Amino acid sequence: MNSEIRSEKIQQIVVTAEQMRTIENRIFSAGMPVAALMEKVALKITQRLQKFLSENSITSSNKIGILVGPGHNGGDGLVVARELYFLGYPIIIYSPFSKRKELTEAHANYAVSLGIPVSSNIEELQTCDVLIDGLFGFGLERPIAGELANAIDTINTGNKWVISIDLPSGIHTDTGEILGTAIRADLTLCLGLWKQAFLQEVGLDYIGIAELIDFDIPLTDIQEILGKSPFLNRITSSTAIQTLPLPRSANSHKYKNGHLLIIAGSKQYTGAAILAGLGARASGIGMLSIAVPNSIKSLLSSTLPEALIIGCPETENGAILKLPEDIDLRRYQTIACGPGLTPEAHLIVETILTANCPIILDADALNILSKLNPFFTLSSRQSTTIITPHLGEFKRLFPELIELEKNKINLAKQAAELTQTIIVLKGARTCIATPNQVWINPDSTPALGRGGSGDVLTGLLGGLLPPIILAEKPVESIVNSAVWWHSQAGILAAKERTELGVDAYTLTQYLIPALRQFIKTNS
Ligand SMILES: NC(=O)C1=CN([C@@H]2O[C@H](COP(=O)(O)OP(=O)(O)OC[C@H]3O[C@@H](n4cnc5c(N)ncnc54)[C@H](O)[C@@H]3O)[C@@H](O)[C@H]2O)[C@@H](O)CC1
Ligand SMILES: [K+]
Repeated sequence: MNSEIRSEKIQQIVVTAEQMRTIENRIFSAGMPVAALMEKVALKITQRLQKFLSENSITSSNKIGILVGPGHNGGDGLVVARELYFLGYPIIIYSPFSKRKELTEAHANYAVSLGIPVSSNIEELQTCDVLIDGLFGFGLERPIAGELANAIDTINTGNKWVISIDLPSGIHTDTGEILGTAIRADLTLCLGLWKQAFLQEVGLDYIGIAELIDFDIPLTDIQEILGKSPFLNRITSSTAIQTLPLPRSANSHKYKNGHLLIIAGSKQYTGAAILAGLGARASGIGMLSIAVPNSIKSLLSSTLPEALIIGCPETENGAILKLPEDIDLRRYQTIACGPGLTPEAHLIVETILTANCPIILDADALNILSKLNPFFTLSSRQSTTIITPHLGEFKRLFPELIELEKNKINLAKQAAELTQTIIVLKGARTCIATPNQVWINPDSTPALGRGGSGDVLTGLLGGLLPPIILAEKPVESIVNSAVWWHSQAGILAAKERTELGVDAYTLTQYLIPALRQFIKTNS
């Protein structure tokens, strides 16, 4: 198989510790010697480390400390120690364990025979500039305690580069939770297949930059364990781009690209309607209508001249009271409703819930929905419903679920199953759950944690849906694309303007430049 195609497939896969162990055992039973695999993996880790060291101007005058645990994560650490030693780096090994697995023990003995110092006192690593963490990988089975926990806390307060092998030691492989304490890495080299911890939010501050080291696990072995259509998947750039309505057909026209109705804004939150409109603008939507309270109609018209602005009767406080009598909802392939509505706009949300076309509910529409028996209301809808809550909104919608389940991935999946909707549970690792599958967006930036950022996503997603619906394609994958695109815009904006410089308006201006990075054009 072409290595690009393999890499693409591998990047989508996510495993638990148990699945990883089962896959690993299949390889060993098929004849691959354990020691040979460890050697191969550790050599790949060493190659990546050499690049890291040279990028950070670390030379053979800098000392490298290797933290070695009792299992095969420690074994990987020892092979890396040996290779870096032969490359000329001064090495010291920290390993406060009296018992080690056989293969790890053999590598430890060889390191000692080479004259590499081994210590069980963390203070002796004070003179190191870089630490390689091979304490525990997916075999961590209980909280780290005692002297070892103190040593990890000492490492975390030091000012050294820390690179973790497979997982930062102390992180639960599946939930990402911190068991006792954990290494705070600058870079984590995940081995073979992405572990679930990398897609959870709890451990993100410990993982640092995450990279996958592929060591050629046969795809057939993976498929045998995970099945053809795994439950949990990572969104990748190429899967996200494939679904975008690009390239456009040469005889494209505005009605082929669909008509989106956004219902948003109030006198109090005018900007929400503008931001959703600008998000939709970047999607390439054929026709855009935006329903807002009458009093802000002219402002919207001047900001978004291409959109049809529908002025609605409003409440005393300037929230939308209802849609104009003459509006025909059958004209739209999608309705996106919610940003900036305020809770007073409940009548309009009730109306939209009865619409026959796909709808997206966000922000205030979700808060209004939370008072309308969400399980019953959502599961009774005939057409597609997409809801885009952050965790706070999710809690208001489904308090019963939150009491039973902490894991965000399972929460989203259960809500999707019970309501038969597409749930976009937003956060640092946004989860898109349908009743059958969960997709996670693995790359994002804390720069997006600002008011208005979600309004942009609602507009963007709203604009991407109509052409997909007109083409009668499944909508789930375009939801992944919208989430991916939105975060890529945030990443690019943060790169150019720092993480503090990505207000929601700026974000809208980065949507097209972000996409351009990935799209091959003829010009
Ligand atoms: N998946 C694969 O195919 C490969 C895995 N390799 C490495 O092997 C690792 C898994 O190896 P292991 O299964 O030996 O597991 P680990 O090396 O993660 O650790 C298991 C060892 O740690 C001990 N332990 C667990 N929790 C502890 C705690 N809180 N305090 C003290 N001791 C504790 C266990 O008793 C056991 O001895 C992977 O993370 C990876 O680094 C690679 O060598 C090669 C390929
Ligand atoms: K580790």
